Amino acid sequence: MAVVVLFGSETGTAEEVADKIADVLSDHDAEVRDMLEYEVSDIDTDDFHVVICSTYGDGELPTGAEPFFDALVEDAPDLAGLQFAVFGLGDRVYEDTFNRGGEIIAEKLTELGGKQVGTHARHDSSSNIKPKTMAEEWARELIDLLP
Ligand SMILES: Cc1cc2nc3c(=O)[nH]c(=O)nc-3n(C[C@H](O)[C@H](O)[C@H](O)COP(=O)(O)O)c2cc1C
Repeated sequence: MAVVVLFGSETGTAEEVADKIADVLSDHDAEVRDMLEYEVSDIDTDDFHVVICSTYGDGELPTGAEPFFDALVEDAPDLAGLQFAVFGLGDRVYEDTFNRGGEIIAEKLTELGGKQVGTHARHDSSSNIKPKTMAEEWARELIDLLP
């Protein structure tokens, strides 16, 4: 089993988080991939997917996640057997839509048959916790849950 660390971003924070998580999971053959260059057909349900996704607009996906998400909707692949974890990014300033981006992806992967594992992380840009610091701690906890 390999680990795919898949990020969807608007301004690059999710990519930094993905790199940090891949560092922590380096003993697990972790590979960072950008959703902009990841096809639905690239999904191997034997691989563990760590999904990092920010939130934009009014609780929407960032530009970098949209084509992949649209392809998931269009192709509706059977993702039975897929295990994934989600680290979302957002800002509490947006009270009603806080961290919706990661949630939207998690809901879709679950609907298609995937199983979410571990705590759903929700980073808050308004907090004084740095995204990479939170990601490092979260990924360390995730190690124990990897198959
Ligand atoms: C124009 C704009 C709209 C945003 N909308 C939301 C939102 O609706 N909900 C939320 O939780 N965060 C929202 N955010 C916060 C971002 O998701 C957050 O800053 C995140 O860390 C950015 O990650 P990225 O650089 O990977 O895109 C918004 C930020 C901007 C600049």
